[in-house]
Amino acid sequence: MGLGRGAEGGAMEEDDTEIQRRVLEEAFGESSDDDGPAHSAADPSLSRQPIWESVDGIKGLWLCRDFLSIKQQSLLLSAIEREGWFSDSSHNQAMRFGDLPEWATELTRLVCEAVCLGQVSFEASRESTFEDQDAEETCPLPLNLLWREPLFDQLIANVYEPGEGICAHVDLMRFEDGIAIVSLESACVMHFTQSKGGDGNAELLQGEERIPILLSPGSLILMSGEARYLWKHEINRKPGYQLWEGKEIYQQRRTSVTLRKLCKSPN
Ligand SMILES: O=C(O)CCC(=O)C(=O)O
Ligand SMILES: [Fe+2]
Repeated sequence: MGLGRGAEGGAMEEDDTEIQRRVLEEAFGESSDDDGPAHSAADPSLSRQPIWESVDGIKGLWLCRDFLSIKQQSLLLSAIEREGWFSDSSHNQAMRFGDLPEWATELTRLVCEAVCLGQVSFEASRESTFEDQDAEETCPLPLNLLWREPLFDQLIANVYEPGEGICAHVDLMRFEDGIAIVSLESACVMHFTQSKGGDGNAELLQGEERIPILLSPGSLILMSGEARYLWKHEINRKPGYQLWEGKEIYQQRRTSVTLRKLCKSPN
């Protein structure tokens, strides 16, 4: 189930800059220098207000199902493909630190806007009223994280072939709080289990809660606080494991982009 995910891709090709810019304009409807609204007239489906769902039982875990339109998803995939990270099929992971590719900076801006402009939807089962809930329960990302500069400075792109996944883990402590994962192509179920010391052991302890989240293409999840530090997340795509509402999910290739912020070094 665990993949050898650690390959470092090469630097972005210089002559791709123009293509990248065009792809970005098409993907997101405006140049990345523009401070205008992310949800552009170039794609009317984007004028919808993003809806954020909190995940019952996991504080700090938020899901935005329709974060990217179909068009944005395919153009984001094109931008990733143009990086050439996965042209060799033996590579299934690429990481970038510091200055991110333009498309990732644009994606970061869209995350920020989705948090600012999105509407929070509470499950009917929740009993507390909006007034009863503290900021952690009403904002998909705490404001101190949302306004940090940069919001993210590290990305991992992962490609999963059918049957491949990632073992239960808490992301490394070298990364700050506030992690975003964008899903593309095939849907998958990500399971969250409470971390008992964050040792990466995927065995289910007796009585341990195991909460499934469906990551559909174009969705975004944000993890902060308890979701980031006290819960492990995993994807098991072996046959028989990708069950959602009692049905096995048809698996194709899945690509994900994880955005994080490195902790400042102690020096
Ligand atoms: O691919 C995903 O959705 C999750 C990736 C992940 O958890 C990680 O790289 O730490
Ligand atoms: Fe992770």
